[in-house]
Amino acid sequence: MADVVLKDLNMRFGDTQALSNLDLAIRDGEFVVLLGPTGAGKTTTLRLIAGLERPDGGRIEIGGRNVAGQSPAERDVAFVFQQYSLYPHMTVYENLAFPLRAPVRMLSNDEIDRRVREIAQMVRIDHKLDNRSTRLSGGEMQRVAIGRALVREPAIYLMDEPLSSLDAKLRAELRLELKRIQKELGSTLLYVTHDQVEAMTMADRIGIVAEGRLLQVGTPREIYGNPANLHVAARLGQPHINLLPADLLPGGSPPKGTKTIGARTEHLDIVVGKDANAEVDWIEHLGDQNHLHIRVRDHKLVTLADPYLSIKPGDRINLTLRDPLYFDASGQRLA
Ligand SMILES: Nc1ncnc2c1ncn2[C@@H]1O[C@H](COP(=O)(O)OP(=O)(O)OP(=O)(O)O)[C@@H](O)[C@H]1O
Repeated sequence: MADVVLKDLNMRFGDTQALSNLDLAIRDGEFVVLLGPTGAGKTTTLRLIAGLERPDGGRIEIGGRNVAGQSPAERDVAFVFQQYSLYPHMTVYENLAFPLRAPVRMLSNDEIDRRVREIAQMVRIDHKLDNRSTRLSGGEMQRVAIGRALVREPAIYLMDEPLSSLDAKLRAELRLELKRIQKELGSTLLYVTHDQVEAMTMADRIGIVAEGRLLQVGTPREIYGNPANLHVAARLGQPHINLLPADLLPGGSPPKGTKTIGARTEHLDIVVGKDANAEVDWIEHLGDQNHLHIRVRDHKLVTLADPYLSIKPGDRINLTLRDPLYFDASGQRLA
């Protein structure tokens, strides 16, 4: 495994500036997630590291070496794509063994067999080793695709939304497993997604990207609790953070220059019935939790509410702020 350093990367496709001055240092053994909307430049970043594209400017170092002149094979990376890309005519076993059979590796059949079985067990596909890879469910195919990357020990694993084609239950399962395996192997992993839950649960550090720029890098806790600007604040949190004018609600102490207040559920105190300044519009029942839609003058807010909170549409409530986030007119975070 190795550290990977991206310095001032730039990439343009025709009129589209896909990446602008991107700097990122991924430490050896670190799980970094790039989180951003579609078209943000996430896949382009992975393709540049893998050597599938050449940057217009900047430098990529893997394990301290500049890889500019190196082919994808020489760079020693393993790529997992969104769509399982298995060899359909091969069994699961052969798919897993394939990357180990390259002549340069000079591994004995016993070594290959040991490694294949070890990884198959890790990704929980060991009971299907003799199956044709086409005779598998979507989740199983994706396990094999991930296993086929993990069977090697490259400098870095690059994963492009590897779980996005799976159903929610399987995604949640594989998310946990992938994190466990990465820890076990001590792998360096750069993972791309637009799913905030994946980013929050798996990453050692998250990089928030938008329009080809890296806006902030930090631990999930830092990115969630200490966002640098409105854009980053809006990427995380369910329901979405409420962006309110500075004078809408009492509570908090907005610093000079505050234009917008960012209020998530934990920044809103609700008291039913007393000194009402807001009204419950409607309640979305999601089972384990409720989304409370609230109206304050002509502004609408959404917050999480305890399912046992005795409240109904039309009820008047008192809403106050508790240590919310403050942003200036340009969207930058204030203290
Ligand atoms: N080969 C290409 N030719 C032209 N434009 C491209 C090419 N590859 C990427 N782009 C453009 O570069 C920008 C960044 O694309 P990229 O695929 O890196 O985004 P992304 O963040 O991975 O998005 P998604 O989540 O949809 O995969 C987009 O505007 C995209 O249309």
